[in-house]
Amino acid sequence: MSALLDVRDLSRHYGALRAVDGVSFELAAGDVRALIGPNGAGKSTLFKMLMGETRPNSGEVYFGGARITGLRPARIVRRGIGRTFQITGTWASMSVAENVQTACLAHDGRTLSILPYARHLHRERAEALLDTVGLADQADRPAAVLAYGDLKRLELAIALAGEPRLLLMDEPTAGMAATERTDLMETVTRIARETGMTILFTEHDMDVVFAHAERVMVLDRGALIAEGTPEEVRADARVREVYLGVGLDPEALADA
Ligand SMILES: Nc1ncnc2c1ncn2[C@@H]1O[C@H](COP(=O)(O)OP(=O)(O)OP(=O)(O)O)[C@@H](O)[C@H]1O
Repeated sequence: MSALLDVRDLSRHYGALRAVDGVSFELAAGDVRALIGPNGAGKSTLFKMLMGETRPNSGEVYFGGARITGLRPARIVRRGIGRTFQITGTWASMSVAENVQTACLAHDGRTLSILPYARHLHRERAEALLDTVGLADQADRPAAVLAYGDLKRLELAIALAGEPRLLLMDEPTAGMAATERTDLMETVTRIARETGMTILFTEHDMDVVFAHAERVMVLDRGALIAEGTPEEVRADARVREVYLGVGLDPEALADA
């Protein structure tokens, strides 16, 4: 089967700094892949290039067999790549359901300004998405009052409204309690399993990575230094060196 995402020799340099340096990998439909690496390894820069927010100096990105290198972000989103952010981008003054309805309208290419006249539009779709992420009972509450973990779920529902085939998640569990992390990642992996959506996520919590990723890629100083199952990556001498060197919990790599 051909790859859904095919990244070929992608590089982005800032002066002498090689933020991303000749990175190549493929993702197939339904893959759940983690991208890890110490601070400054190049994870965000790689995501930004995949979304069209940063232009690569060299290399190519193919999605669904078509070259998307250099396309603007909005066009890449329309091709089927979605993204969630470390900071939630919800509308505090709207209800939880309205936030998702707005995302559905945007996916339809309609303007947000019609929302006050169209509170019923996409209500059913929004409710289905909220059910998928476990927020059905919060639909009519203002987004402003949601607990942090629920905000991250709302953000996931908003991303799903765009019907992405590939969802890039930038530290999806940052700031969450341990049990909330597991719950959210179980929701994400269930959605991937049920819909065939592909997930690429960055994560600093090694417990989350080893419990929920099928495969893991490790970036260090812009270069991919390892790619494999959680067991393979955990046993990789270079990965251990990189992580032991920056003070991340070595226990997580040793025992997880
Ligand atoms: N616009 C920019 N101009 C100059 N340098 C940049 C720019 N964006 C990123 N960098 C540098 O590129 C390197 C990679 O940064 P990047 O944010 O991609 O790392 P990261 O792995 O996402 O880090 P973190 O885990 O801390 O988010 C860093 O050294 C960073 O300072």
